[in-house]
Amino acid sequence: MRTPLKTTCAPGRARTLRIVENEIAGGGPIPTPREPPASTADAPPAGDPPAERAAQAARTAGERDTVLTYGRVDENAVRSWERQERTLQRTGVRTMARRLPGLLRLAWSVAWEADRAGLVVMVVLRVLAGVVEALGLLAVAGALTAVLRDGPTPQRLRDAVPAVILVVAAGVARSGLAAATSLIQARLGPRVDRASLVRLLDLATRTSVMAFDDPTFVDDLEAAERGAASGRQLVDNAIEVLTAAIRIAAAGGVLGVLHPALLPLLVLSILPDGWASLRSARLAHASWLQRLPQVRRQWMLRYRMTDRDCAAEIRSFGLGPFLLGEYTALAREQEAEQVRVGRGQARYRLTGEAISGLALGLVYGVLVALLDAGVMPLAAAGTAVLAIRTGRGAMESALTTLNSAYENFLYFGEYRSWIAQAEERVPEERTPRAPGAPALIRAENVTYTYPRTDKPALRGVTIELRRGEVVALVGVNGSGKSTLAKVVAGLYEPDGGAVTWDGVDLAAVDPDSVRERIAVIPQDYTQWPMSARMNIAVGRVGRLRADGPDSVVPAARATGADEVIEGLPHGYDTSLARQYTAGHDLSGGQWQRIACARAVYRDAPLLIADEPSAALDARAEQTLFTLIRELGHDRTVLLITHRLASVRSADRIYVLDGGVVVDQGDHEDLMTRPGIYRDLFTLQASQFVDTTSGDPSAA
Ligand SMILES: Nc1ncnc2c1ncn2[C@@H]1O[C@H](COP(=O)(O)OP(=O)(O)OP(=O)(O)O)[C@@H](O)[C@H]1O
Repeated sequence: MRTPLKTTCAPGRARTLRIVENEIAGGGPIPTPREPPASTADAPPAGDPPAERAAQAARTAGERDTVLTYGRVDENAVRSWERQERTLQRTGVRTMARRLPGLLRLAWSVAWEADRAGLVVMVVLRVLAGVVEALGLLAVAGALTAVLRDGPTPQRLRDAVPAVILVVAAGVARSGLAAATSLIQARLGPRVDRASLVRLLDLATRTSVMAFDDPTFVDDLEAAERGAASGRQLVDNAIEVLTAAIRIAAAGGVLGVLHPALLPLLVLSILPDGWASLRSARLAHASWLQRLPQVRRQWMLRYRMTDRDCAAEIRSFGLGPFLLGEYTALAREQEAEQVRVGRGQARYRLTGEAISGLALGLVYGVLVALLDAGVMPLAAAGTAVLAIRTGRGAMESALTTLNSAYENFLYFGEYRSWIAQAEERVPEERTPRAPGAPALIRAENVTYTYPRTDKPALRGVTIELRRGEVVALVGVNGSGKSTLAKVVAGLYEPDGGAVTWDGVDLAAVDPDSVRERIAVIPQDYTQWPMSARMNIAVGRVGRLRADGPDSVVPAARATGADEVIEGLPHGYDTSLARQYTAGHDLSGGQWQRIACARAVYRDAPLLIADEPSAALDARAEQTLFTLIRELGHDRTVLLITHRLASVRSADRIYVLDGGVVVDQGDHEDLMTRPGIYRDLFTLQASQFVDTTSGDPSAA
C-alpha cells in the first residue's frame, strides 16, 4: 500500500515543464565527456565558499558512473518532443518550402478559430503596410527625379515638395499601421493561447482515467502542453512571414519597374545569408538533441534540489554535495558545448555574410553599370538602393522566421495529434442511466490488464456487494485490490467480464451517471490548493452552491475534520495552498480526515474507501470505521485496508492474491481455515498480545 507521504520527493510535472520550457528557450547542449574539465582556469576565486563547494563537488562527480547513478536508459524510448527535434534535424530546406502552404493554412485556421475579427483586421493592416511601403519608395524616386533633373535649384526643390510630402506621409502611415498591428497582435496572441489550452484542459479532464496509465499518452500530453504554446508563436511567425512577403513584393515591384535584372540579383544576394542562419540554427538543434538526456537530468536535479518536499531528505542524508556535484559536472559539460556551438555558428555567419557581401557588391556593380550605360537615371538608381535595402531586410527576416515557424509547426503538430488521440479516449456518451441506488452490485469474471503490461492485474474476479453491507478486500501489496475498486467505481473498463448494478451492465450506461452515484476515498487523494471548505466541497461542488457554505460542516464533524479546521486561523476559510504565503499546511492524518469528509459530503449510495486510515491516529481510525459501519446501514461500502482489525466486522471479506479471489467469507469463517487472511491477521494481532499467553486470533 502506497501511503501518500508529503515528505516524498514527488514529481511535479507542471513545474518540471516550466523548467523544460526555460531550458528549451535558452539552453544549448553538449557532448558527453565522462571527465569534467579540470583546468586551472576552472578554479574558483579564493574565499568564494559556494564556488569552492561547487568545484569540490564537481571534482567528486568526476568519478561518477552515470549508469550506476541514473540506471540504464532505453535508447529506443524516444519521447515525442524528442521525435520532433529529430524530425526538424532531418528536414531539408526543400521539405520546409513544400510544407510552407500547409503551415500557413494551419496558422490561419488556429487564428481564425481564436479571433476572426482580429485576424481579418491584421491581414488588412499588413496589406496596407505593404502598399504604403511601395508608395513610399516610389515617392522617393519622384523626389530624387525632381531634385536631380536639370534647372535652377529653387525650382527643382519646389518641384520635389509634393513627393517629399508623400515620403513623410508614407513614413507616418507606416508607423501608425505598425502600432495598430502590435495592438491587434497583443489581442490575437493571448486568444490563440487561451483557445489552445482550454481545449487541451477540457480533454485532459474528460478522457478516460485509463489513458493516464498509458505512459505514451502521458508523455504525449507533456509534449502537447508545450505544443499548445507553439500555436501562438506559429500565428506570430505566419504574420511575420506575411509581412515580410508583402514588403518583399513592394520592394520587388519597385525594383522590377526600375530594371528587371535587379530583382533576381537581390534574391541571389540574400541566399548565402539565409543558408548561414539555417545552418547555425540546425547546429544548435543537433547539439541540443544530442545533449537532451543530460539536459533532462539537469532539470531533474535542479527541481529536486530546490523542491520543498525534498529539502528534509537532502539534509537528513547529507545529499547536498553529491547532488551539487552531479549538477555542476553536467552544467560544465553544457558550457563547453555552448562554446563549441557558438564557434560553429560564428563560422557559418562569417561565411554567409562574406558571400552575401560579395553578392551585394555584384548587385551594386550592376547598378553602376546600368548608370554608366545610361540605361538607368541617377534618381532611379538611388531608389533602387533603398528598395534593395528594404528587400534584403525583409528576406532576412522571412528566412529566420521560417525556421522558427517550421519548428513551431512541428510542435503544434504534437498538440494536434494529442488532441486527436484524447478525443478518441473520451468515453462515448450513452443515454441509459445507471440505477439510482442499486441493491446488488456484481463484478463478474472481471479481467483487467494495465496498458503496456503483459500480466493481468485482475483475472476472472467475481465479487458481490449488497446494499446495507460493508464488504472488504484484503490481500498483500500488489494483489489487485485498488485495481478492482477502480473497476467497480467505473473508472476502469474491464477487458473481460462485466460489472452490473441490479443486473444492468455498466458498459451500456452513461459513465457519468455511474460515477455520480459513487463516493471514493482514494489511496492518493488530492490536496487541493484551495480553502479548507472547498477541500471538502470538491466531493460535490454543485451541492455547495445549492446548500450553502455551511453544508460541509456535518461531513467535517462526522470524520473529525472539524477538529482540524477549528484549529486553523480562519477556520473553514483558511487557505490550504501551502505553496503560498497565506496557505496552511496540515499533517498527513489531518489531510486524510479532510479526504474522508469529502467522500461523506458526496453522499452517494456506493462508498469505496481505499486504505482510508493509513495516516490516522488510533482514535481517529476508530471514529472512521464506526462511521463507515453506520454509513453501511443504508448504502453499499467497499473497504480496502491493511488494518485487519477493522475488517473483522465486515459482512464479507474477499481475499485477493495475484489478481485472483482466492478466498471469501466473514472473519470467523476465514479464521477457521489456513490461508492468506488467517496468516495476515494472526501476524498483525500477534503484535498486540503476549503471544506466550494467549491465542492471537482472539485479540
Ligand atoms: N498504473 C499502473 N500501471 C501498470 N501496472 C499497475 C498500475 N497500477 C498498478 N499496477 C500493477 O497492478 C497490480 C495490482 O496493483 P494494485 O494497486 O491493484 O494492488 P493493491 O492490492 O491495491 O496493492 P497495495 O496493497 O500495495 O495498494 C500490481 O502488480 C501493480 O504493479
